[in-house]
Amino acid sequence: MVGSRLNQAAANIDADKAPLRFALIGNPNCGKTSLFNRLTGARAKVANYPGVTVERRSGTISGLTNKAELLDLPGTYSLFVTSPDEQVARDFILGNIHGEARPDVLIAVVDATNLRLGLRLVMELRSLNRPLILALNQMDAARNRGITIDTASLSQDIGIPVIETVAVNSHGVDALKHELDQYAHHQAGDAQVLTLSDRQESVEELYDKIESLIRSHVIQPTQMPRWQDRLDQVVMHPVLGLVVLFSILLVVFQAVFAWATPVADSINAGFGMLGSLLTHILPVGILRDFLVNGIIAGVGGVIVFLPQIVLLFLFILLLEDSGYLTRAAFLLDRPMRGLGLSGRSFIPLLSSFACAVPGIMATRTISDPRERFITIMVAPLMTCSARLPVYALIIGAFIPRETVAGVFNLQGLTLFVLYFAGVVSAALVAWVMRRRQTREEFPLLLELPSYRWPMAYHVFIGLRERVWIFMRRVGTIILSLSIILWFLASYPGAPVDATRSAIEYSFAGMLGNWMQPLFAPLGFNWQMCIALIPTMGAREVAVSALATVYAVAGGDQALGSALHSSWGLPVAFAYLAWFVYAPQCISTIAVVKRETNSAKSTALFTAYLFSLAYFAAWATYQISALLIH
Ligand SMILES: Nc1nc2c(ncn2[C@@H]2O[C@H](COP(=O)(O)OP(=O)(O)OP(=O)(O)O)[C@@H](O)[C@H]2O)c(=O)[nH]1
Ligand SMILES: [Mg+2]
Repeated sequence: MVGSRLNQAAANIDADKAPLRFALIGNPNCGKTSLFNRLTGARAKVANYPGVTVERRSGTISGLTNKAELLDLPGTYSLFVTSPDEQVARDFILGNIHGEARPDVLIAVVDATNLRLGLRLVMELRSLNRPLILALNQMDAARNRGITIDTASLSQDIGIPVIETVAVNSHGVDALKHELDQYAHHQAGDAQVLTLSDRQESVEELYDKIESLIRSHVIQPTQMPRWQDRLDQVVMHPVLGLVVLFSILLVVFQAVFAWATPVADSINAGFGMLGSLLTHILPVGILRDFLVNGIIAGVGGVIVFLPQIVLLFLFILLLEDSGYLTRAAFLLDRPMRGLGLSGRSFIPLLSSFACAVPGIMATRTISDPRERFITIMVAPLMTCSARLPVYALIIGAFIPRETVAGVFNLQGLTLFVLYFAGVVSAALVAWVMRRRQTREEFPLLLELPSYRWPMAYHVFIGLRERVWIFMRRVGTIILSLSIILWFLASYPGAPVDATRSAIEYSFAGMLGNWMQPLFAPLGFNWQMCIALIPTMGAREVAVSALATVYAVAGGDQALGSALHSSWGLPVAFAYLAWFVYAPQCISTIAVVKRETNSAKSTALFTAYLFSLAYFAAWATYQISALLIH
């Protein structure tokens, strides 16, 4: 009570002051962002692998007597940094960032199941002589593992407040807020300039100190739970582990096709009904044409693939939240080193399966510049979710719904092959680009999270985010590109004495016919060429563009059967091959430019991927035309 009245008084006095700034700092994956979300009510991305937050993020802490700002920083192991994102965290703490005030109070977040690494950073932070609070997070997991920590004596020993928290269920968050409130009026006073040379202890002294802290205040169980150890022996075994990984992925792709089809079919039927309804009630003319051939064919054609995207991400989120994905990163660390990459590239490459843009941004966690460059170059070869609608459309139209070897559905298998082709190509490209001379290797500093049941809440938040991203793309870029394309495909109209279909006289038709000779060796017709252009804005638009082009051309049949009757299998394969490689995405090219800061690298990136796409599509077309008659 007294405290809160004091704070009230402080609030009145400090009303015109800038808000107090708190910053969360801690090892990767210790739960900083979860805590940030709890304290501010935000919904930033949380994931069970390190390196999720690569840029700072700020918010207002709710429920304090004074307005206070909170910064969420990228994870860091030490103030003596090695990678660019660790640099960001350090610069923020030291106030080295231009135009950004130094945080007033540091909240060191430590994963209680990983005290050693966490305390190392805490001790470094402590030697800065700044207001510091320790949030001992993941206390639930620590308790489950039989770790007991005497927080009161630990706090006394290191001389800073220690608060136990469980960021996933708010436990201890109120206590933490209460502690933060105490700082609201102790802020001013220390204007000393901080430098890292303030650190007095040697590294050995530091480690000794940490060991003694752990000996005095922590009771550790002798080992990890038995079943987790056993599971890890299989899952991280160099051979068995790969078998497990491949089997999981195979099941995922099977399910994406098998389970999504019923929902996708009903969405499709819904749009079909809407289309024929409009065709019946509206008079023949431009409005009807625009709604049916422009909007419904274009946007509806893409939305149909939402169930597949949801399913794919559902699986990824489940794997991620269970703690499996971090193990996959470890498993792939060794094979990836042979390619000039490492387990560090795994996370950025994995995010590229959603979208290459955040994937390429996540390469900031890679400290070796050469490895980072290679990772950026190959990231778009991971099949992003924008390609899924294109693949699904063409597979649905050309690959029969058959079961092979009793269990595998052929469509799911084809999808798996396409994803696999991207990964294998990335491995080859990385292998070609890898540095010749061997250098000191940067150790992979991932912490293995313990296995746990995925939490419905996390999975729900993650899925909602993916659905929202997809629907926003549909409502903005895909809708606008569909409208533009419809216009280009409808005007100018055919002359009275037209001998060919109307669309061939339109702007789009002219463009398609003009491009076609360039793509003739790949088997592409002029309709496919038209679709390639708006696809630079978003790959899904290939679907709506084809839908619009074929709808405008007067087809009444479903898009799949229209493609089936006019393409032929070799052409379909060639088109798929093109999409495995082509950097058909301006946002990706822009982010490569931003992250490499080099026009030359960006040009190299674009040119090599387009060449690869052209060659792959050409070879696929020629070979399959020979094999299939
Ligand atoms: N059991 C348990 N899990 C937690 C707790 N806090 C966070 N987690 C989980 O730990 C994982 C990492 O959480 P994040 O908040 O993304 O961690 P971070 O420190 O921001 O990670 P980076 O941004 O990658 O450095 C997520 O799977 C969280 O759900 C906790 O108190 N208990
Ligand atoms: Mg984070």
